[in-house]
Amino acid sequence: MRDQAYKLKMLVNQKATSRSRVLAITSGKGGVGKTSLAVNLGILLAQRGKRVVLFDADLGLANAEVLLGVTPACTLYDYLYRGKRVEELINTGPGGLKFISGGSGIEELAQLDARGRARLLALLPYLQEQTDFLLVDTGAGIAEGVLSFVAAAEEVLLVLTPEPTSLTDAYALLKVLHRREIHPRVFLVVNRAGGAKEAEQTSLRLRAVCRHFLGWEPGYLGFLPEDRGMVQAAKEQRPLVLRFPFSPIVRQLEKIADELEGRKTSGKGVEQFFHRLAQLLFS
Ligand SMILES: Nc1ncnc2c1ncn2[C@@H]1O[C@H](COP(=O)(O)OP(=O)(O)OP(=O)(O)O)[C@@H](O)[C@H]1O
Repeated sequence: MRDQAYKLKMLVNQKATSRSRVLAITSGKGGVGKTSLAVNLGILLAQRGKRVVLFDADLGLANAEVLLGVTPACTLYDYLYRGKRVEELINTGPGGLKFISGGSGIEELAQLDARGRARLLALLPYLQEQTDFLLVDTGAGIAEGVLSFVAAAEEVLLVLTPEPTSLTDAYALLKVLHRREIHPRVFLVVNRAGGAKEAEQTSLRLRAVCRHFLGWEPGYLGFLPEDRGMVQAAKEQRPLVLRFPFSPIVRQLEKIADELEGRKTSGKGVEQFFHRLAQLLFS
């Protein structure tokens, strides 16, 4: 373990000039649009010339590849255990979005042997050099497998809908993070909103509860309206931003991308992510 920590530190120091960011995209409740946001935001950022890698770390169904309409040639499991190279692990999807399919490799992460750990850490230099944004699509809820990714990321987009159950589950996630003294920068994205007003009210409600009970509150990043195009695009397995590029929902995605690009970060997102993930998983 000490050896690995040392190696990691060396890798981090070698690449101290990189400007990578890691955004975990998560939710308290399943099915609220986390993957739809991750895929479409990823493609938008890629269209703006950013080097984006989407890491599908959802233990459940591999939804990102379904939405992208791509069958990955290689998954994290193949990389960790079947000797595949990093270049093979990074699949290329539509719109210039690169992605890593976690597959069953995600389940293995907590039990990695020394070789597996070394393989995981060997991803760091590649991602540091080749990535402006690493988007991590986590599972939903407060299971350990989800929390590790959320806790390791510098920035977190918490997706919720105006439904009361989504709000309470989002609060449950924030409460767990707060209790464990895990403090990434959390921003709310309200999906499937009737409009800007409903989205703002939803976010205000959750933020007020957090302020009252936790003495801390997340920020608000933006909203996506309810849009049938999202369902249509999913059916056709073509990402919404490519299928309906001029729709109102894409305008809102653009605003979210603008907001994100305008925010200052440490620029060490990928290093920190690997460092914290290794601590959480291996210590
Ligand atoms: N703004 C929207 N308008 C209409 N439908 C939407 C919208 N956002 C997502 N959906 C639909 O909701 C469903 C769930 O979306 P998605 O798979 O992105 O959710 P998720 O939170 O990633 O789910 P999981 O918890 O299973 O990973 C999909 O059918 C998607 O097309």
